[in-house]
Amino acid sequence: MGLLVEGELHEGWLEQEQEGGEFVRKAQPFRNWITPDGSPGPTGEGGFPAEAGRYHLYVSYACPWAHRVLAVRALKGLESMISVDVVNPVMGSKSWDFATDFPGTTGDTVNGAEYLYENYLRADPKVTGIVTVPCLWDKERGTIVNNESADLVRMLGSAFDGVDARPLDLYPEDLQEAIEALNEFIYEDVNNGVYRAGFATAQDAYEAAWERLFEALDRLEEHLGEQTWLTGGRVTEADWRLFTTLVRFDAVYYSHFKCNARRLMDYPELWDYTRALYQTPGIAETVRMDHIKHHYYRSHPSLNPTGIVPAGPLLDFEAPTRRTPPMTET
Ligand SMILES: N[C@@H](CCC(=O)N[C@@H](CS)C(=O)NCC(=O)O)C(=O)O
Repeated sequence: MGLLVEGELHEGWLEQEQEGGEFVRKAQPFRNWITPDGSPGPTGEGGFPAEAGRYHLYVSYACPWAHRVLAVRALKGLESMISVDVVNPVMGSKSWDFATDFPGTTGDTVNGAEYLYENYLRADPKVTGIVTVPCLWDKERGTIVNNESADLVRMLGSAFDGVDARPLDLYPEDLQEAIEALNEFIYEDVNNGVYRAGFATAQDAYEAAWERLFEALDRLEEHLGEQTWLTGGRVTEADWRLFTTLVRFDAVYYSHFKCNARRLMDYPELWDYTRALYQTPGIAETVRMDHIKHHYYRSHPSLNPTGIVPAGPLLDFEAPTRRTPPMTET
């Protein structure tokens, strides 16, 4: 775990920064946007026009935030336009590294870095922030465009539409208000909720996070009993943002993060919904359970000192669903 403070690497930030036992996620330092013509986006500066082959994504298959971006890249058919490097899933004190001794890792094919933090320093030698994936690199300007997954999901959802991206709108105008409300609730209570439970270092902080998480999952179960997708009849970015937490739930969050009131499999709607999203063309390839399990169970020695990676649970994401997986309608 690496925190950069004015360009200096501080190792093990997670162990050091637990105020009141509550895990608090920090804002990201790079917030520029790729836009069709390079004009500035909602945050940051301009100068990043949509061009095939120019941008490069650093991800971990383990990370739910990076996973959302990989999912949108696949859904929008951007694989040949935006290249990807995959870090080693096991994170040490200097945060992510590019060792290639784990199947599916790539090394850093653009900058030849050993550690991801080196690229943060290439982008800004005086940067302050946690070294995180996902992280979008501009090969032309040699800098990081953005390292906030919520921005990247939104950006890749439309920036490349004039450069042959698949015409699929994940943020339709008439649903934007509903999507924003869902995103906020799901981020606070579910996406970040599992981390708040898992990284709590005080009993009351853990129990509060646990309660809030399962209240949210119960509410989503009820909601999905009434409609197919979160906003009704069509899949939006809100569904993909929820998916990456749900797909990790039984393998990791239930046990490693002690989110154990119910398994995902105990929620008939949420389990069906997760399988249907998994079965969307291009998505199964973005789900690497080996990276997911090895990352969580081996990167947090304070939670799992032996580093033993559980063999189970046995999860069948390919089992038939009541919902028709998106993009498979004939
Ligand atoms: N808000 C960021 C969060 C990204 C994030 O926390 N990624 C984790 C991996 S799941 C990370 O890289 N952590 C580095 C660390 O803990 O030191 C986003 O959504 O992009």
